[in-house]
Amino acid sequence: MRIGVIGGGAWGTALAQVAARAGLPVTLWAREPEVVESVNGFHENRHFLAGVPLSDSIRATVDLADLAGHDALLVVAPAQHVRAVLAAAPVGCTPLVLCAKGIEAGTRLLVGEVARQAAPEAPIAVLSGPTFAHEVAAGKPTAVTLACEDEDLRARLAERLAGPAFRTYGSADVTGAEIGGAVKNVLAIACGVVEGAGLGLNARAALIARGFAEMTRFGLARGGQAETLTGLSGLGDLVLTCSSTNSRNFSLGVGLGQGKSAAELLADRKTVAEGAFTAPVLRAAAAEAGVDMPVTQAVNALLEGADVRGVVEALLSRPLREEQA
Ligand SMILES: NC(=O)c1ccc[n+]([C@@H]2O[C@H](COP(=O)([O-])OP(=O)(O)OC[C@H]3O[C@@H](n4cnc5c(N)ncnc54)[C@H](O)[C@@H]3O)[C@@H](O)[C@H]2O)c1
Ligand SMILES: O=P(O)(O)OC[C@H](O)CO
Repeated sequence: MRIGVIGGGAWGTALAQVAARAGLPVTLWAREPEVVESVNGFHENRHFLAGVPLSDSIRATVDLADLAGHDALLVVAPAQHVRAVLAAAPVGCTPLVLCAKGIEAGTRLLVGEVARQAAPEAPIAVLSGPTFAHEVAAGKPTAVTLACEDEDLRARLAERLAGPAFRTYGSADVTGAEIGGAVKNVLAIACGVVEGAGLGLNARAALIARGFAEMTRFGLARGGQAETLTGLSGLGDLVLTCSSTNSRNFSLGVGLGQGKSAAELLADRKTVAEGAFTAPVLRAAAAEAGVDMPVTQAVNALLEGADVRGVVEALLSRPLREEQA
């Protein structure tokens, strides 16, 4: 099985290394010529994943046409760019494994739904879970959800991408897997705010639990399954991303909690904090679906410049409610 990877950021590079470790030849498409030079010349992505030696069976390219004839394509461009790269890539009926976490602005579509529009003949799978790229690339133990409706393809991909330290758990619930990954990025910003504003560990635990309730309400409304949301791609990834400044989303929240503006924090950023793009789309999608998402609303208010103290007071002073309502 020849694997193509679309996107030479930290995660695309780490996944290229996963595939190479599994013994598969890999072509890695990056839009930056300097990334291609670094991977081909030094077997390292010095721009997005510095310090991690890469397999010499990974060949990088700036030309999307070089992805023709592969057996599967891992799609690891940021969510807002997936449509454009798929439109330009030679996809045809090659299976796509979607690895970006987000919701497209404007259309409010999950990445899998975008891919179905952009590449209607391609079978779709989703790879998601608690996966800091540096840890995966370094070979530290990691487990992911590999979701695909086609049982045979799911089993084939799960088996070929797995390795001694990279466990793939199959699921037929593509929507549930995607919603966990998209929503947790917004909730991680909220947890970062708690850290940055010094609101304490009780507050962070409460936010994870109530945030998970939000994720579940939205996920069920969009057709995801509860078991997926409590799994690696939902609760698992939420806990990881809400716990560490290794997360770009959590770090963005820390800055907001310290009183910095989103514009200041996002200016000239080379790496992606998907939650900042997902938050407004998620708020709109939740309103459309009639789902109450107060933490998501609070994150949006903070991204739009609201004062941290006022937003926290507003969250805490909402009418009391039943926990399971
Ligand atoms: N880094 C992680 O640990 C990790 C883990 C799991 C999932 N993800 C997800 O993977 C996706 C990619 O994140 P990453 O961490 O690899 O990126 P990154 O932050 O390391 O790098 C940014 C990426 O965005 C790309 N990019 C910027 N503008 C673009 C454009 N106009 N068109 C196409 N690509 C463009 C860059 O080429 C680069 O590949 C995101 O959805 C992210 O949530 C990341
Ligand atoms: O750095 P973040 O916040 O984009 O999180 C990376 C991964 O999604 C964690 O699973």
